[in-house]
Amino acid sequence: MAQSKEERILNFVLQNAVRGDPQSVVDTIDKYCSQKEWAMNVGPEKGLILDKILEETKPSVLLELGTYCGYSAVRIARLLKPSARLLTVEFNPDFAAIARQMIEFAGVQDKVKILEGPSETIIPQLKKKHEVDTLDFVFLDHWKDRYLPDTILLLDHGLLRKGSVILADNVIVPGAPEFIKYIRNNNRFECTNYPSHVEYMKVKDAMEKAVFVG
Ligand SMILES: O=c1[nH]cnc2c(O)c(F)c(-c3ccc(F)cc3)cc12
Ligand SMILES: [Mg+2]
Repeated sequence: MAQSKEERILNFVLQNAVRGDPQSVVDTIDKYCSQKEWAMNVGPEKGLILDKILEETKPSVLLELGTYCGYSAVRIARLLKPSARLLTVEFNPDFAAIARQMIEFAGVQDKVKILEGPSETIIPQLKKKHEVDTLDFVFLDHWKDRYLPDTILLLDHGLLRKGSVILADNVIVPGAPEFIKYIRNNNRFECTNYPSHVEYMKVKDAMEKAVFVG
């Protein structure tokens, strides 16, 4: 069976990165995806914005929607304090299998738990099944049409507290106009836009930070 692009990315990491070194895993994925095959990782430019917001927020309980190959899960986990935990949701079982291996190779498996399935099913289970009280940080990087309904699910299930940070990738390309319209007009959120570019491209993109004011 022909290898998938995601398998090629994983194999390149297994052969070229340093086991147990998350930074080398991040750098090796970026090298492959900038030089050989484009892939929808948040990438180095938007990744630095993610890093900065994480270092400002210092979150303990995090949720990521859209694991893909595990690039941002490794990038996030490398900055977390030892007791912090990242739950990352991936709908595609093939991507989840790749990400599991990527996360283990990077040595961050103790901080990261992959939840396989649709976000709309998993979010309502977070409190009772995954022992979440509230979320300190949410990274939206899955499907643009789910950004708004999943944000509303987070609110409806009492998963946000005063100061919870939602960071959304791709608010220009592919774009999440309904999410942006809602979140910027909702006085329970304080929004900041971070202009950037689509990963590994010169095309303009941006991330949006929305802080829940309670
Ligand atoms: O579907 C996506 N989920 C999560 N993140 C994405 C992303 O960062 C992209 F750049 C893109 C993207 C795909 C094709 C393009 F031409 C431009 C951006 C898609 C996604
Ligand atoms: Mg993205």
